[in-house]
Amino acid sequence: MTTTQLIEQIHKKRSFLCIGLDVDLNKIPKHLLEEDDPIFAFNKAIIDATHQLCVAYKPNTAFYEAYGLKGWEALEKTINYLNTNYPEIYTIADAKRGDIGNTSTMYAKAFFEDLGFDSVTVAPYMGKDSVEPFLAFKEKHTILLALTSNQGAFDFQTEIVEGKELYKQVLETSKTWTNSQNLMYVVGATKAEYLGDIRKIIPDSFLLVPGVGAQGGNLQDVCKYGMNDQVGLLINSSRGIIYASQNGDFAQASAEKASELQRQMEAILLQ
Ligand SMILES: O=C(O)c1cc(=O)[nH]c(=O)n1[C@@H]1O[C@H](COP(=O)(O)O)[C@@H](O)[C@H]1O
Repeated sequence: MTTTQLIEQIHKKRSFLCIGLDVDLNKIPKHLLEEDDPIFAFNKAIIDATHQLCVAYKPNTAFYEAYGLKGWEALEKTINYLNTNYPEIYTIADAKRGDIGNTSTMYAKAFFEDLGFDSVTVAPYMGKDSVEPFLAFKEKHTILLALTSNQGAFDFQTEIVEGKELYKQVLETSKTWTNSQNLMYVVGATKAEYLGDIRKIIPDSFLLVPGVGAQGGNLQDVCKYGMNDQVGLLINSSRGIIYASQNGDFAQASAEKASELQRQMEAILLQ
């Protein structure tokens, strides 16, 4: 999906919500464990109940890799289900990859070509030749970790390197890479006060913003400092939506949580 198509969907649905499909078998309703593929059964129910309220889904691959082959199959079924039934949905493989060039090309093939995701999250630590292989894919986005939501973001990302915070170096340098128009960036919702500075460096880029809900980030603050003329935000919530209930009504309960966020987003868009 192109950025223009994503923006169209945001305006159509009056939502820039991304729902994180971080499926933990210890947290899903017990009756689903009797299904052949409990992870996919859970995802399918959540997607069917929430797809009109969000523009994107983000399965974090760790939650699938942890269950071995069965987990990877559930990931494959989930992305196929989305691409077949809801092609208007933007999809993010949250895999946080990045390696030497030829290896990055294989990661990119895995997520863009084999699985068919629109985007993948990538760590910038190995630099230009580890990220450009992802950027070479047309109509696919590479979502680079810039300033993350966790406490450890202060270990390296905010350290001053040659007179500037490292995350600012990442933003500025990555803009010079080949096909940088295919970049988006991760900025944690818990770091909303940094968004003003970030927007000075990358005014037009889309930001994936995780950390509302379970991690305590504030939607209003993120929008105040991070929104641009094209909206420019995908705000993710995972646990806060998908684990709204552990009973038979779990899908409806997740839709109610998603709807709460969508209504707040709609109000902001209409301001
Ligand atoms: O890349 C991410 O999506 C990500 C970056 C970041 O800085 N912080 C962060 O929480 N995430 C991911 O976003 C999701 C947040 O989940 P919840 O805290 O349950 O909403 C998880 O899949 C995290 O791995």
